[in-house]
Amino acid sequence: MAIEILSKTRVGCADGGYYHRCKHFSKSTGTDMIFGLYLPSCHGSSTSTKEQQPTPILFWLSGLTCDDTNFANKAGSRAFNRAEKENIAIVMPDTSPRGENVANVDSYDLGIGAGFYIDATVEPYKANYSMYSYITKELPALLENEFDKLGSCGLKAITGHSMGGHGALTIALKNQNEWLSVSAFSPICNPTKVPWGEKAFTAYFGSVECGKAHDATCLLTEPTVYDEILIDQGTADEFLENQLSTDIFSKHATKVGQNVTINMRDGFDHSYHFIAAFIEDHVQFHGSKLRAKLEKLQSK
Ligand SMILES: N[C@@H](CCC(=O)N[C@@H](CS)C(=O)NCC(=O)O)C(=O)O
Repeated sequence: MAIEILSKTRVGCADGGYYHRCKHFSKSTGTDMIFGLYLPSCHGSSTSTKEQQPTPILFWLSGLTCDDTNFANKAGSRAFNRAEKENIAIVMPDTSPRGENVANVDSYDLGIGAGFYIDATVEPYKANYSMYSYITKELPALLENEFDKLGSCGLKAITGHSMGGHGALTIALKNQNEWLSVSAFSPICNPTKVPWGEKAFTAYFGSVECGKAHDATCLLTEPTVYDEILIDQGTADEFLENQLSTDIFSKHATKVGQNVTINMRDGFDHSYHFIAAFIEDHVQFHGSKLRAKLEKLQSK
């Protein structure tokens, strides 16, 4: 097996699924990577008459300063309980490569913990910072191969928080044949126009201009395959005004004819308390679409 299971524990309820932490060598980043994985109890259980169908999967992309554990520890029980009801898995990748030889700076918004879900093109980041390839190609293939076709047949959805919300939106917009649905919590909607994105794109690409290829507002030029993009945003978010550009994205979506639901949640900030409060809605949002697609596949 290309994956080492570091830990595996039952979570949620007596007959629920299992939360794993998995380690593997990544060709994309040139480093070991660790990801979290919730597998619902239905995963791998065979149906007697038909060929085993893949379990659908929701990708969760975390934000700045996070690793593979923040989501599981701070929003996990609610997310996993809902995923169990929806019969879907959740994968929680790390936010960057890590290790002694990985380029880094003493800053929470660049380098380790701040991979921005792009493939860096300039030194010193180019060697390892390939989170875009990792999330879009390597990790889905690994999950399919190592976990009974997990997420195959287009049974993949994507969501995330802040930098991870930016990752979810941009990855879904750039790969519309690969993902069934997309949502985000407090996403960085227009990174080329705000300090977090300007700093990251200058370091990783050598210019903010190059970052337009990874900017959700720039990428949204026409209605997409997604009938609805779901966004939740706290009104008391300390980063709302200077970093997130929710209103710009919303107006832009209306202009190009893309349906976006933006729930402004009164009093919530940028923390995982906010995510925990609404994660079940997002898991259900994706779960209903993933299950509908699975039913369609099964009826063929
Ligand atoms: N005040 C934060 C700024 C970064 C931040 O708010 N990170 C968000 C994502 S952009 C987060 O989820 N942090 C980890 C956590 O709350 O567990 C810090 O310096 O740690």
